[in-house]
Amino acid sequence: MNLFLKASNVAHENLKQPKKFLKKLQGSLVVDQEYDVYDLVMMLAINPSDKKTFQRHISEGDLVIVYERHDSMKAIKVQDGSELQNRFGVFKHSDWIGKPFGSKVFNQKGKFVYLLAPTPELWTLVLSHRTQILYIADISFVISFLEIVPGCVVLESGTGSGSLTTSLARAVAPTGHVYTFDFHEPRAASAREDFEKIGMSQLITVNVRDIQGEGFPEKFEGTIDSVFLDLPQPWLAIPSAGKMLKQDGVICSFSPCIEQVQRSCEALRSSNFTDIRTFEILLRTYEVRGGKEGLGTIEEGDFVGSLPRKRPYSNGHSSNVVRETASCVVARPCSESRGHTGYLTFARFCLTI
Ligand SMILES: C[S@@+](CC[C@H](N)C(=O)[O-])C[C@H]1O[C@@H](n2cnc3c(N)ncnc32)[C@H](O)[C@@H]1O
Repeated sequence: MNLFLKASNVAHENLKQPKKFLKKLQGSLVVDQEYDVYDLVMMLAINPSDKKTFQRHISEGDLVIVYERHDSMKAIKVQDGSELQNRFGVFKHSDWIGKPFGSKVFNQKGKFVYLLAPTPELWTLVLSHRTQILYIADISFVISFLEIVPGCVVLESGTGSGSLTTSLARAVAPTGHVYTFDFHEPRAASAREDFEKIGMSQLITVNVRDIQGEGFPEKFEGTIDSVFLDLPQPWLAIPSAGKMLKQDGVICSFSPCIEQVQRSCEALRSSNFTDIRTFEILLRTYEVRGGKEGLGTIEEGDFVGSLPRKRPYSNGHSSNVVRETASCVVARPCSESRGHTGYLTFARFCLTI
């Protein structure tokens, strides 16, 4: 475990240059452990369960994220003979095969798209919404505060559209597992298909079960590192979640309303949970623009900066029109920024011995 944690600290850029990384590993603390170098690199791959993804070259049958811009992308299965038709024209899949993930590919009209590997972060943006889903601000906080590391065993309910599940799975990979439960059979089946499609099915088991009514299966008692609940009445599932957790295990419950949070906190207190804390994660994104063209009217709330040697505007008033200032940069909070999604309540399972 330590081995992986150390390695993951240097992970991402190394993925782009695996040969250089392997050299770096030799002679470092990391290699003289029980894993061989191939295992290590597999662990660091974006999707460690999928050797194809690690190869980083697109093959027939691969799922790619076709990226036009941050708010326009879709998942496509590559099939020789198929075409993608979008607002830029026609792109032949056959031109993509053999190219590394991350390639910018052009069509006959000279228009381009990017072909990206399906990471959990991108998958969340392209998956089909069968339910409300968790987004990346909540997801990243959940993974961090549930203290999930490779090898953890995690219970989740409900599965919903599986938006959180893929991030949980990547966090526990390569030796951990996510058991996810939803009482809606077709939804569970669609989630299973999705996890298969993105090559994560070895890390995730989808079960059909009424968790509020029946609780989690007894076979997991005392063996679970973390539990995540996104249920309409989570307080009904909390006593069972407590039984499943190892001592010092952590639970998180996501609820859109504060009344649900209050009831969950009461249930947590009476089920041997401590360190109960609730968070609301608000994400603010910015549109950053600059360049030779005029930038329009500066609005209240904008941050205006200048690049070296040139002043972006002359007299400091907040409604100047900025033109002919190659050096000016404006950062404006995006109007479509997501506001309230829900409350995240965390607690730790601690027994008096
Ligand atoms: C909001 S969705 C979960 C979304 C998920 N967190 C995601 O990011 O995609 C809630 C899910 O809980 C399921 N659910 C509701 N009551 C349940 C119960 N008693 N047992 C199991 N699943 C339940 C619903 O079918 C639904 O799919």
